[in-house]
Amino acid sequence: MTLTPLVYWAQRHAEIYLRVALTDAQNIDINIHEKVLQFRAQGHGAKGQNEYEFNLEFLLPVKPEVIYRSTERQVNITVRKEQRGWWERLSLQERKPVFLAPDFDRWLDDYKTGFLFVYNLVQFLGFSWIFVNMTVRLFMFGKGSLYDTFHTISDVMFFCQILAAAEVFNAAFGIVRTGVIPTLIQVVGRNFILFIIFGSVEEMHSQPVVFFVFYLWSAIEIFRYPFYMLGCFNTEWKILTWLRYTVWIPLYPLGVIAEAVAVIQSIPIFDDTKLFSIPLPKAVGTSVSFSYFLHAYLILMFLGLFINFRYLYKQRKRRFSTKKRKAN
Ligand SMILES: CCCCCCCCCCCCC/C=C/C(=O)SCCNC(=O)CCNC(=O)[C@H](O)C(C)(C)COP(=O)(O)OP(=O)(O)OC[C@H]1O[C@@H](n2cnc3c(N)ncnc32)[C@H](O)[C@@H]1OP(=O)(O)O
Repeated sequence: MTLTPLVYWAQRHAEIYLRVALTDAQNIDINIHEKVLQFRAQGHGAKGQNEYEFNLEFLLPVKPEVIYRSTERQVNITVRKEQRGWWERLSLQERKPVFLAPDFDRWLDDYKTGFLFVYNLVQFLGFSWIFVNMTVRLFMFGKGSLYDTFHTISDVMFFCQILAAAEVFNAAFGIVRTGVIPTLIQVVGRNFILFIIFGSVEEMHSQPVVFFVFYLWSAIEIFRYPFYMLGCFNTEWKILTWLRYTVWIPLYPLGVIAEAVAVIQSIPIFDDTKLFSIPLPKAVGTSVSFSYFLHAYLILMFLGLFINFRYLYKQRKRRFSTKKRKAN
Protein backbone atom coordinates (compact mmCIF):
# COMPACT_ATOMS: atom_id res chain seq x y z
CA MET A 1 0.00 0.00 0.00
CA THR A 2 1.41 3.43 -0.89
CA LEU A 3 1.64 5.97 1.87
CA THR A 4 1.02 9.63 1.11
CA PRO A 5 2.80 12.31 3.13
CA LEU A 6 1.20 15.55 4.27
CA VAL A 7 1.77 18.19 1.60
CA TYR A 8 1.29 21.93 2.16
CA TRP A 9 0.73 24.26 -0.74
CA ALA A 10 1.51 27.95 -1.32
CA GLN A 11 1.93 29.94 -4.48
CA ARG A 12 3.00 33.25 -5.95
CA HIS A 13 2.53 34.63 -9.45
CA ALA A 14 5.41 32.67 -10.93
CA GLU A 15 6.07 29.85 -8.47
CA ILE A 16 4.36 27.08 -6.53
CA TYR A 17 5.81 26.01 -3.19
CA LEU A 18 5.16 22.58 -1.72
CA ARG A 19 6.18 21.58 1.78
CA VAL A 20 6.29 17.81 2.29
CA ALA A 21 6.13 16.85 5.96
CA LEU A 22 8.81 14.15 5.98
CA THR A 23 11.58 14.15 8.55
CA ASP A 24 15.09 13.14 7.48
CA ALA A 25 14.00 12.31 3.94
CA GLN A 26 16.33 10.01 1.99
CA ASN A 27 16.44 8.74 -1.64
CA ILE A 28 14.30 11.62 -2.82
CA ASP A 29 13.02 11.21 -6.34
CA ILE A 30 11.00 14.07 -7.85
CA ASN A 31 9.99 14.31 -11.52
CA ILE A 32 7.64 16.41 -13.57
CA HIS A 33 6.00 14.90 -16.63
CA GLU A 34 3.78 17.30 -18.50
CA LYS A 35 1.64 18.83 -15.73
CA VAL A 36 2.13 16.03 -13.17
CA LEU A 37 4.63 16.10 -10.33
CA GLN A 38 5.70 12.69 -9.02
CA PHE A 39 7.32 12.47 -5.61
CA ARG A 40 8.86 9.48 -3.85
CA ALA A 41 11.12 9.37 -0.78
CA GLN A 42 11.89 7.47 2.37
CA GLY A 43 11.52 9.32 5.62
CA HIS A 44 9.64 9.74 8.86
CA GLY A 45 6.06 10.86 8.19
CA ALA A 46 2.59 10.44 9.69
CA LYS A 47 2.97 6.61 9.45
CA GLY A 48 6.47 6.46 10.92
CA GLN A 49 9.62 5.53 8.99
CA ASN A 50 8.42 4.40 5.55
CA GLU A 51 8.42 5.06 1.84
CA TYR A 52 5.99 7.81 0.88
CA GLU A 53 4.84 8.99 -2.53
CA PHE A 54 2.30 11.19 -4.26
CA ASN A 55 1.37 12.50 -7.69
CA LEU A 56 0.06 15.98 -8.12
CA GLU A 57 -1.51 17.33 -11.29
CA PHE A 58 -1.29 21.07 -11.85
CA LEU A 59 -3.98 23.07 -13.59
CA LEU A 60 -1.58 24.89 -15.92
CA PRO A 61 1.73 23.90 -17.51
CA VAL A 62 4.82 24.10 -15.29
CA LYS A 63 8.51 24.05 -16.12
CA PRO A 64 9.95 20.51 -16.10
CA GLU A 65 12.82 21.32 -13.70
CA VAL A 66 12.23 20.97 -9.93
CA ILE A 67 14.12 22.82 -7.22
CA TYR A 68 14.03 21.19 -3.82
CA ARG A 69 15.70 21.44 -0.48
CA SER A 70 15.62 18.73 2.13
CA THR A 71 15.94 19.81 5.74
CA GLU A 72 15.80 17.74 8.90
CA ARG A 73 12.07 18.47 9.23
CA GLN A 74 10.69 18.64 5.70
CA VAL A 75 11.26 18.71 1.96
CA ASN A 76 10.62 22.07 0.29
CA ILE A 77 9.82 21.95 -3.41
CA THR A 78 9.62 24.90 -5.77
CA VAL A 79 7.98 24.54 -9.16
CA ARG A 80 7.99 27.35 -11.68
CA LYS A 81 4.92 28.05 -13.76
CA GLU A 82 5.44 28.00 -17.49
CA GLN A 83 5.56 31.66 -18.56
CA ARG A 84 3.37 32.13 -21.56
CA GLY A 85 4.67 34.24 -24.43
CA TRP A 86 2.72 37.39 -25.30
CA TRP A 87 1.50 35.83 -28.54
CA GLU A 88 0.09 32.85 -26.64
CA ARG A 89 -1.59 35.14 -24.09
CA LEU A 90 -3.04 37.15 -26.96
CA SER A 91 -4.42 34.12 -28.75
CA LEU A 92 -5.91 32.83 -25.49
CA GLN A 93 -7.65 36.15 -24.94
CA GLU A 94 -8.93 36.10 -28.50
CA ARG A 95 -10.48 32.72 -27.99
CA LYS A 96 -11.89 33.40 -24.57
CA PRO A 97 -12.16 37.04 -23.53
CA VAL A 98 -11.50 37.37 -19.80
CA PHE A 99 -11.57 40.25 -17.38
CA LEU A 100 -7.96 40.72 -16.30
CA ALA A 101 -8.12 41.69 -12.62
CA PRO A 102 -5.10 43.65 -11.38
CA ASP A 103 -2.63 41.21 -9.82
CA PHE A 104 -2.00 43.04 -6.50
CA ASP A 105 0.04 40.15 -5.09
CA ARG A 106 2.37 40.32 -8.02
CA TRP A 107 2.72 44.10 -7.80
CA LEU A 108 3.46 43.86 -4.09
CA ASP A 109 6.07 41.16 -4.68
CA ASP A 110 7.71 43.21 -7.42
CA TYR A 111 7.78 46.34 -5.24
CA LYS A 112 9.23 44.35 -2.33
CA THR A 113 11.93 42.80 -4.51
CA GLY A 114 12.65 46.17 -6.13
CA PHE A 115 12.90 47.92 -2.78
CA LEU A 116 15.22 45.25 -1.36
CA PHE A 117 17.40 45.26 -4.46
CA VAL A 118 17.84 49.05 -4.38
CA TYR A 119 18.43 49.00 -0.61
CA ASN A 120 21.10 46.29 -0.91
CA LEU A 121 22.73 48.04 -3.87
CA VAL A 122 22.95 51.36 -1.99
CA GLN A 123 24.47 49.63 1.05
CA PHE A 124 26.91 47.70 -1.11
CA LEU A 125 28.06 50.87 -2.90
CA GLY A 126 28.34 52.74 0.42
CA PHE A 127 30.45 50.09 2.17
CA SER A 128 32.62 49.48 -0.93
CA TRP A 129 33.27 53.21 -1.18
CA ILE A 130 34.26 53.34 2.50
CA PHE A 131 36.55 50.32 2.15
CA VAL A 132 38.32 51.56 -0.99
CA ASN A 133 38.54 55.19 0.13
CA MET A 134 39.92 54.24 3.53
CA THR A 135 42.51 51.92 1.98
CA VAL A 136 43.66 54.43 -0.64
CA ARG A 137 43.91 57.34 1.83
CA LEU A 138 45.66 55.39 4.57
CA PHE A 139 48.02 53.76 2.07
CA MET A 140 48.89 57.06 0.36
CA PHE A 141 49.04 59.39 3.33
CA GLY A 142 49.91 57.02 6.17
CA LYS A 143 49.00 57.29 9.82
CA GLY A 144 49.10 61.10 9.79
CA SER A 145 45.92 61.15 7.74
CA LEU A 146 43.69 59.33 10.27
CA TYR A 147 41.71 62.42 11.31
CA ASP A 148 41.12 63.57 7.70
CA THR A 149 40.21 60.06 6.61
CA PHE A 150 37.63 59.81 9.39
CA HIS A 151 36.04 63.05 8.22
CA THR A 152 36.08 61.95 4.58
CA ILE A 153 34.30 58.67 5.17
CA SER A 154 32.24 59.30 8.29
CA ASP A 155 29.23 60.84 6.52
CA VAL A 156 28.85 57.80 4.29
CA MET A 157 29.28 55.49 7.28
CA PHE A 158 26.64 57.45 9.25
CA PHE A 159 24.30 57.25 6.26
CA CYS A 160 24.79 53.47 5.75
CA GLN A 161 24.33 52.72 9.44
CA ILE A 162 21.17 54.82 9.75
CA LEU A 163 19.85 53.06 6.68
CA ALA A 164 20.64 49.70 8.30
CA ALA A 165 17.81 50.40 10.76
CA ALA A 166 15.52 49.38 7.86
CA GLU A 167 16.78 45.82 8.40
CA VAL A 168 15.09 45.70 11.80
CA PHE A 169 11.77 46.74 10.20
CA ASN A 170 12.26 44.25 7.36
CA ALA A 171 12.70 41.50 9.92
CA ALA A 172 9.85 42.69 12.17
CA PHE A 173 7.33 43.00 9.30
CA GLY A 174 8.37 39.70 7.71
CA ILE A 175 9.69 41.34 4.54
CA VAL A 176 12.76 39.10 4.82
CA ARG A 177 13.06 35.78 6.64
CA THR A 178 15.45 36.81 9.36
CA GLY A 179 15.52 37.08 13.16
CA VAL A 180 14.50 40.41 14.74
CA ILE A 181 16.71 40.07 17.86
CA PRO A 182 20.01 39.37 16.06
CA THR A 183 19.30 42.22 13.63
CA LEU A 184 18.41 44.57 16.50
CA ILE A 185 21.60 43.66 18.40
CA GLN A 186 23.64 44.26 15.25
CA VAL A 187 22.05 47.62 14.39
CA VAL A 188 21.87 49.01 17.95
CA GLY A 189 25.41 47.78 18.69
CA ARG A 190 26.98 49.39 15.64
CA ASN A 191 25.01 52.64 15.91
CA PHE A 192 25.97 53.00 19.55
CA ILE A 193 29.66 52.69 18.71
CA LEU A 194 29.38 54.95 15.67
CA PHE A 195 27.26 57.77 17.04
CA ILE A 196 28.13 57.76 20.76
CA ILE A 197 31.75 56.62 20.90
CA PHE A 198 33.08 57.87 17.55
CA GLY A 199 30.59 60.56 16.64
CA SER A 200 30.50 62.49 19.89
CA VAL A 201 34.14 62.19 21.03
CA GLU A 202 36.44 64.18 18.77
CA GLU A 203 39.59 62.63 20.30
CA MET A 204 38.53 59.24 18.88
CA HIS A 205 38.57 60.50 15.28
CA SER A 206 42.30 59.98 14.96
CA GLN A 207 42.54 56.66 16.83
CA PRO A 208 43.70 53.71 14.69
CA VAL A 209 41.10 51.46 16.35
CA VAL A 210 38.32 53.39 14.57
CA PHE A 211 39.67 52.21 11.23
CA PHE A 212 39.98 48.61 12.41
CA VAL A 213 36.30 48.77 13.34
CA PHE A 214 35.33 50.32 9.98
CA TYR A 215 37.38 47.73 8.07
CA LEU A 216 35.79 44.85 9.97
CA TRP A 217 32.27 46.21 9.45
CA SER A 218 32.68 46.90 5.74
CA ALA A 219 34.66 43.69 4.99
CA ILE A 220 31.57 41.55 5.70
CA GLU A 221 29.09 43.93 4.05
CA ILE A 222 30.82 43.89 0.66
CA PHE A 223 29.93 40.18 0.48
CA ARG A 224 26.64 40.20 2.40
CA TYR A 225 24.78 42.79 0.31
CA PRO A 226 25.71 41.36 -3.14
CA PHE A 227 24.60 37.96 -1.77
CA TYR A 228 21.18 39.48 -0.93
CA MET A 229 21.05 41.28 -4.30
CA LEU A 230 21.42 37.97 -6.14
CA GLY A 231 18.85 36.46 -3.75
CA CYS A 232 16.32 39.03 -5.02
CA PHE A 233 16.52 37.21 -8.39
CA ASN A 234 16.55 33.72 -6.86
CA THR A 235 20.15 33.39 -7.99
CA GLU A 236 23.29 32.57 -6.10
CA TRP A 237 27.02 32.33 -6.72
CA LYS A 238 28.47 29.51 -4.68
CA ILE A 239 31.67 31.38 -3.84
CA LEU A 240 29.71 34.45 -2.71
CA THR A 241 27.40 32.32 -0.56
CA TRP A 242 30.41 30.63 1.00
CA LEU A 243 32.05 34.00 1.72
CA ARG A 244 28.82 35.45 3.18
CA TYR A 245 28.45 32.50 5.57
CA THR A 246 32.17 32.11 6.42
CA VAL A 247 33.89 35.49 6.57
CA TRP A 248 31.98 36.44 9.74
CA ILE A 249 33.71 33.62 11.68
CA PRO A 250 36.94 35.59 12.16
CA LEU A 251 35.40 39.04 11.56
CA TYR A 252 32.68 39.02 14.20
CA PRO A 253 34.89 38.32 17.26
CA LEU A 254 37.56 40.67 15.90
CA GLY A 255 34.90 43.34 15.34
CA VAL A 256 33.59 43.08 18.89
CA ILE A 257 37.15 43.10 20.31
CA ALA A 258 37.98 46.23 18.26
CA GLU A 259 34.73 47.86 19.44
CA ALA A 260 35.55 46.94 23.05
CA VAL A 261 39.02 48.54 22.69
CA ALA A 262 37.35 51.71 21.35
CA VAL A 263 34.94 51.78 24.32
CA ILE A 264 37.82 51.28 26.79
CA GLN A 265 39.84 54.07 25.12
CA SER A 266 36.87 56.43 25.35
CA ILE A 267 36.18 55.84 29.08
CA PRO A 268 38.80 58.31 30.43
CA ILE A 269 37.60 60.92 27.93
CA PHE A 270 33.99 60.60 29.12
CA ASP A 271 35.25 60.79 32.72
CA ASP A 272 37.24 63.97 32.02
CA THR A 273 34.70 65.79 29.91
CA LYS A 274 31.62 64.61 31.89
CA LEU A 275 29.90 64.19 28.54
CA PHE A 276 26.51 62.44 28.90
CA SER A 277 26.98 62.21 32.68
CA ILE A 278 23.79 62.43 34.76
CA PRO A 279 23.79 65.38 37.18
CA LEU A 280 22.78 64.52 40.77
CA PRO A 281 21.30 66.72 43.51
CA LYS A 282 24.04 68.63 45.34
CA ALA A 283 23.43 66.76 48.59
CA VAL A 284 24.27 63.37 46.94
CA GLY A 285 27.28 64.29 44.81
CA THR A 286 28.25 65.84 41.49
CA SER A 287 27.16 63.44 38.75
CA VAL A 288 27.06 59.84 37.61
CA SER A 289 29.66 59.40 34.90
CA PHE A 290 28.63 57.90 31.58
CA SER A 291 31.60 55.56 31.97
CA TYR A 292 29.56 53.41 34.41
CA PHE A 293 27.17 52.71 31.57
CA LEU A 294 30.12 51.95 29.28
CA HIS A 295 31.42 49.34 31.72
CA ALA A 296 28.03 47.66 31.70
CA TYR A 297 27.91 47.96 27.90
CA LEU A 298 31.21 46.07 27.63
CA ILE A 299 29.51 43.08 29.24
CA LEU A 300 26.45 43.48 26.98
CA MET A 301 28.73 43.46 23.93
CA PHE A 302 30.06 40.00 24.70
CA LEU A 303 26.55 38.78 25.42
CA GLY A 304 25.50 40.23 22.03
CA LEU A 305 28.49 38.55 20.40
CA PHE A 306 27.47 35.21 21.89
CA ILE A 307 23.83 35.54 20.69
CA ASN A 308 24.76 36.61 17.17
CA PHE A 309 27.63 34.16 16.80
CA ARG A 310 25.27 31.32 17.69
CA TYR A 311 22.63 32.68 15.32
CA LEU A 312 25.07 33.06 12.42
CA TYR A 313 26.46 29.58 13.10
CA LYS A 314 22.93 28.15 12.85
CA GLN A 315 22.28 30.09 9.62
CA ARG A 316 25.54 28.72 8.19
CA LYS A 317 24.67 25.15 9.17
CA ARG A 318 21.15 25.50 7.74
CA ARG A 319 22.48 26.87 4.47
CA PHE A 320 25.22 24.29 3.93
CA SER A 321 23.47 21.20 5.27
CA THR A 322 20.47 21.73 2.98
CA LYS A 323 22.83 22.16 0.04
CA LYS A 324 24.53 18.85 0.82
CA ARG A 325 21.19 17.03 1.01
CA LYS A 326 20.13 18.60 -2.27
CA ALA A 327 23.15 17.06 -3.95
CA ASN A 328 22.14 13.53 -2.78
C1 LIG B 1 18.11 44.48 22.16
C2 LIG B 1 19.19 45.43 21.87
C3 LIG B 1 20.35 45.18 22.74
C4 LIG B 1 21.55 45.91 22.27
C5 LIG B 1 22.75 45.35 22.86
C6 LIG B 1 23.90 45.78 22.13
C7 LIG B 1 25.02 44.83 22.25
C8 LIG B 1 25.79 44.83 21.01
C9 LIG B 1 26.78 43.80 20.93
C10 LIG B 1 27.10 43.29 19.54
C11 LIG B 1 27.73 44.30 18.71
C12 LIG B 1 27.95 43.76 17.34
C13 LIG B 1 28.39 44.87 16.49
C14 LIG B 1 28.77 44.39 15.14
C15 LIG B 1 29.99 44.07 14.82
C16 LIG B 1 30.29 43.64 13.49
O1 LIG B 1 29.56 43.74 12.55
S1 LIG B 1 31.80 42.94 13.29
C17 LIG B 1 31.96 42.55 11.59
C18 LIG B 1 31.41 41.21 11.19
N1 LIG B 1 29.98 41.23 11.27
C19 LIG B 1 29.21 40.28 10.74
O2 LIG B 1 29.66 39.34 10.10
C20 LIG B 1 27.73 40.40 10.92
C21 LIG B 1 27.06 40.83 9.67
N2 LIG B 1 25.63 40.97 9.90
C22 LIG B 1 24.74 40.01 9.70
O3 LIG B 1 25.04 38.93 9.23
C23 LIG B 1 23.27 40.33 10.02
O4 LIG B 1 23.15 41.63 10.38
C24 LIG B 1 22.65 39.38 11.06
C25 LIG B 1 21.35 39.97 11.54
C26 LIG B 1 23.59 39.19 12.25
C27 LIG B 1 22.32 38.04 10.40
O5 LIG B 1 21.76 38.18 9.16
P1 LIG B 1 20.39 37.50 8.64
O6 LIG B 1 19.84 38.44 7.63
O7 LIG B 1 19.45 37.09 9.68
O8 LIG B 1 20.90 36.16 8.01
P2 LIG B 1 20.93 35.69 6.53
O9 LIG B 1 21.14 34.19 6.56
O10 LIG B 1 21.92 36.48 5.77
O11 LIG B 1 19.48 36.02 5.94
C28 LIG B 1 18.31 35.27 6.27
C29 LIG B 1 17.32 35.32 5.10
O12 LIG B 1 16.84 36.64 4.91
C30 LIG B 1 17.18 37.11 3.61
N3 LIG B 1 17.57 38.52 3.72
C31 LIG B 1 18.08 39.09 4.82
N4 LIG B 1 18.33 40.39 4.57
C32 LIG B 1 17.98 40.63 3.28
C33 LIG B 1 18.01 41.77 2.44
N5 LIG B 1 18.46 42.95 2.88
N6 LIG B 1 17.57 41.66 1.18
C34 LIG B 1 17.12 40.46 0.69
N7 LIG B 1 17.07 39.32 1.46
C35 LIG B 1 17.50 39.42 2.72
C36 LIG B 1 18.34 36.23 3.15
O13 LIG B 1 18.45 36.15 1.78
C37 LIG B 1 17.97 34.92 3.79
O14 LIG B 1 16.94 34.31 3.01
P3 LIG B 1 17.01 32.78 2.56
O15 LIG B 1 18.23 32.69 1.66
O16 LIG B 1 15.76 32.51 1.85
O17 LIG B 1 17.20 31.97 3.83
